[in-house]
Amino acid sequence: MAEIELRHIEKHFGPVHVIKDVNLTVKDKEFVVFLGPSGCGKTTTLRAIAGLEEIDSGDILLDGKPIQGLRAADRDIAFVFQNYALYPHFTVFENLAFPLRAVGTAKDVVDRTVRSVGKSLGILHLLNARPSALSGGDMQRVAIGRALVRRPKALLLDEPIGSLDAKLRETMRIELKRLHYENGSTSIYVTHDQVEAMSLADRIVVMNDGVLQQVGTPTEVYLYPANLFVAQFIGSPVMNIAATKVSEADGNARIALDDASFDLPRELLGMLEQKQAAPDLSLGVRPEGVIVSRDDKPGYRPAEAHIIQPFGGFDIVDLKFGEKTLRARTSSGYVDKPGATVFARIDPAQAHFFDTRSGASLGIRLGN
Ligand SMILES: Nc1ncnc2c1ncn2[C@@H]1O[C@H](COP(=O)(O)OP(=O)(O)OP(=O)(O)O)[C@@H](O)[C@H]1O
Repeated sequence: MAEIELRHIEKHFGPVHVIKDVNLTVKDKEFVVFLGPSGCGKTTTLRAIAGLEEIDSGDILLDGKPIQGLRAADRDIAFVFQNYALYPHFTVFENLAFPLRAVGTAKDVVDRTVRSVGKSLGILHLLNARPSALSGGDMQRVAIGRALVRRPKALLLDEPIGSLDAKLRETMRIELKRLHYENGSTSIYVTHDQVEAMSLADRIVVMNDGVLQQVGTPTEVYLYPANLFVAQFIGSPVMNIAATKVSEADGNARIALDDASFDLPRELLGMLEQKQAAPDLSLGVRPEGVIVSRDDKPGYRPAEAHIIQPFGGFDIVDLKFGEKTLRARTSSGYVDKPGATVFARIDPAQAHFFDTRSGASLGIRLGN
């Protein structure tokens, strides 16, 4: 059992307010990813949990007991750094054995545990090598192994694969997922890479400027972003966002984006009224929510195709509705060349509405 709870955590570095009233419960065996731009406070929060950084106020609890008074070494929490932090003069075996030997573990138990962890990480053949002879991926495997040998209550990982090349990052991501599946230790993982976050996390904690913006499963944060920041931080290419005015026209809710307009179901009007929506509204729609047709159909608006980015399995096409550009996702080659006239509509089920001033989602969900 290892549940981590953060209650009203605050932290300043001099005048800089780095963590602002952070509250979070990471459940036993859960894999939680802190995701956010550089400097948003992810690492500081992680280091505070490990005991590597003091907090100004608040409580950090492990299985219900406050631990902020304990030294890092006494918290039973392991930390994996981006730069591996291996002992260069030790072999891989000695690096893996170090945390066990430090607490006087019997030699046969050390041997058995190191071999078992080495096997699960695929580094048994490297046990006699020194870190300088290893690839980046293998060094990080050793660093993760060293964190796991003492079976800590929780595992904290700070951008552990951030310095590896893209292909190796993908391999390591899958290995980390498998390791967590097999070991099930409560894990918190810091990254600014949304693909890593989406693929690894049971829940993602999106942070910005020291504030938790949203906590949810990868699907929840993608489909139901809580605010404009999350909407634009998650998803690639980014969600289209445009200031909009909504009015009633021809029995529909008509949304105007500069000189373009689209019709959505009438029920939107009632929903906006019920939410007492502010006049400054923003529409958000991901590229896959902009439905493109080569033929003119009822409810579709003419557009001129502009930039086309082929991604192999699909294309991302910039569509110009007068001055307004919306990015759409189409099947590969569907729009044959820039300058072509096509027709498009917005899928109501994929339309998001935000209060432009506060950035908060209005939580409106329309049917198809
Ligand atoms: N020891 C320190 N002294 C002063 N300021 C610090 C210290 N450590 C971090 N900061 C500042 O605190 C803020 C948050 O840093 P933190 O490293 O937690 O962010 P992060 O989200 O992990 O970013 P990154 O991905 O770049 O590491 C930044 O403005 C950073 O410059």
